[in-house]
Amino acid sequence: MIRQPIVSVLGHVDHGKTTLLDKIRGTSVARREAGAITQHIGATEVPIDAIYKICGKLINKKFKVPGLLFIDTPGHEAFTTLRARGGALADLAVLVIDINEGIMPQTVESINILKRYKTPFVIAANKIDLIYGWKNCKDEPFIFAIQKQKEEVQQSVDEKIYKIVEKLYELGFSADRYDRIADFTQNLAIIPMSAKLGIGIADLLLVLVGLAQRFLEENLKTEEGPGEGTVLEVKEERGLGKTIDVILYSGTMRKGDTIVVGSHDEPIITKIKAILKPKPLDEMRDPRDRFLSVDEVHAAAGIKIAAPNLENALAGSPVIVADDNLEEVVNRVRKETGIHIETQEEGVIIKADALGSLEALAYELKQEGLPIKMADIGDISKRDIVNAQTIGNPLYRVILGFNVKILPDAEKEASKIKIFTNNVVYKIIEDYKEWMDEKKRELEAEKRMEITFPGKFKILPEYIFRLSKPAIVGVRVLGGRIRVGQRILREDGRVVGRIKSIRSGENNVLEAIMGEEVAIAIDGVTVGRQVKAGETYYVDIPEEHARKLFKMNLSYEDKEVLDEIARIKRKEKPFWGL
Ligand SMILES: Nc1nc2c(ncn2[C@@H]2O[C@H](COP(=O)(O)OP(=O)(O)OP(=O)(O)O)[C@@H](O)[C@H]2O)c(=O)[nH]1
Repeated sequence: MIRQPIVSVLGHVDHGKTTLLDKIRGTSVARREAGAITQHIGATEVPIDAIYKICGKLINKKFKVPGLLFIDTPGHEAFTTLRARGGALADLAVLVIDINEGIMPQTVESINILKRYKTPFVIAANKIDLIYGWKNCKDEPFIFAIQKQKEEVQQSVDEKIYKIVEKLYELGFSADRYDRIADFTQNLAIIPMSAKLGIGIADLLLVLVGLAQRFLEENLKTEEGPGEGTVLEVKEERGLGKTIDVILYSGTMRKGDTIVVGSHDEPIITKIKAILKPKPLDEMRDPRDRFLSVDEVHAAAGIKIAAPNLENALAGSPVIVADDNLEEVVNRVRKETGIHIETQEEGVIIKADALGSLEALAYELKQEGLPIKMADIGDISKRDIVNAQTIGNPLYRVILGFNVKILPDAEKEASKIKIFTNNVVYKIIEDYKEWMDEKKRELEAEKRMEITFPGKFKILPEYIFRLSKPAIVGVRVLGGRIRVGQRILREDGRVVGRIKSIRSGENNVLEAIMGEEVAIAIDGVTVGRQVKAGETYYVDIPEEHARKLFKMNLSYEDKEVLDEIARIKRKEKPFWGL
């Protein structure tokens, strides 16, 4: 026996994942005739008879694959969360690309994930109906609809496809329009479609069953035996308590079976109280009465399991039936729920909602060469923030959260460090990198503050406020900057006085930069003796600082002032600063 392949839908935001799934679901959910589409928990099954019906003339042979099971939750976050035996739960994936927009950042991210999990996939080049001049052709297969289009429209479709083909080539794939592919092992199939109008749905289903039949037959052989599944979601249900929505991908699960479920802590060992499926729409008299209880279920299926002690069950973790091998199963679940992410002494803290998403984030960070200090599942807590505060390198003093919230008690502490959360990995990394650049600039600036920077100023004769103790004079900064605490260098090389304070308008400030006119108080000088009105002075730079400044990337003006200071200094010490 072969089971239905499990199919996931991924793609960039707004490219049409939900619309595609809705279309597939909507095609005949309401009709309960033979071969109609059936609703599972968290999944939609398109039985092979329904596919024959939808494809009509498009199919001229029989398949062994009994149908396709589409996971209802689209997006690559869901894909990475849904794992089986450490790999991807989905046997196949549909990558949706808006044909008019082409490959976007999340498309690339999805491709990387699919590559990493070695999941075969096809491309749904969606929204062809938006191509200028496209004639409706609702619910028709693409290959028939395209023949009804004008020559220019056909050309337009191909041009857009070739843009995608070129990009995919850069990403390491050879791709083509599906009806021009002879060898599906060598080429990635592109199915042009309109999820909205139902165009190309038939072609997509056909390519998917074809691929499954040809390349996955071995993987799809159902092992008769204890059921194995993946937790999609942990949900509270009225009258049932905490339940788990599960995709069963192997074997059989029965009411009364002992199951082992992954959790944050030790695996949960419990007994199945009820296996629930959605009630067909026309049998649902009371909307609260949504489920149908069954005694057993075979892979592949989407089911809800009610059992005691599921409070700590973890989305994305395994659910395995155990009989006399309980210990072995517990060990396996523990191992598959464990976090295996490489961490370093110095790095960032990452959090995610599930193991798969945590690994996806870790993977992308590794690609970027960014180290991880700690990786964990769950919302961002106060403890995470305390941990982040101990990170030495200020550039890594951050928490990156994928699909998680900041817990209320952490919210109060959140301002102490930087937190980036998003449900798109590339956004988290992009935002973090942007912040990092800014932070680097800030740190550079701070570092500059510690070094005495070149500065040049002139005492304005019309603003002599006090002659001494301290002398208070108005100055114009002619170049670089002057700072409180700096000593004053005269053109003859003598160092006199010390800037005690700087006043700009009504405010005391720490420094003044080129172009500013400020009043400064100078200790240890008397105007008319050590310093004179109308004369130009410099900041005295310690030689050690000058050496560093010569190596820094200074602005042209700063460099010029530094050179002037060096010239003064070198009259006495020819190699000053070198
Ligand atoms: N014209 C046209 N619009 C489409 C098609 N498919 C989807 N759309 C529209 O595109 C928008 C986004 O579609 P969704 O299905 O929500 O996209 P999604 O990829 O699921 O988006 P997220 O869930 O936000 O990631 C909606 O306004 C859809 O109506 C299509 O084939 N043709």
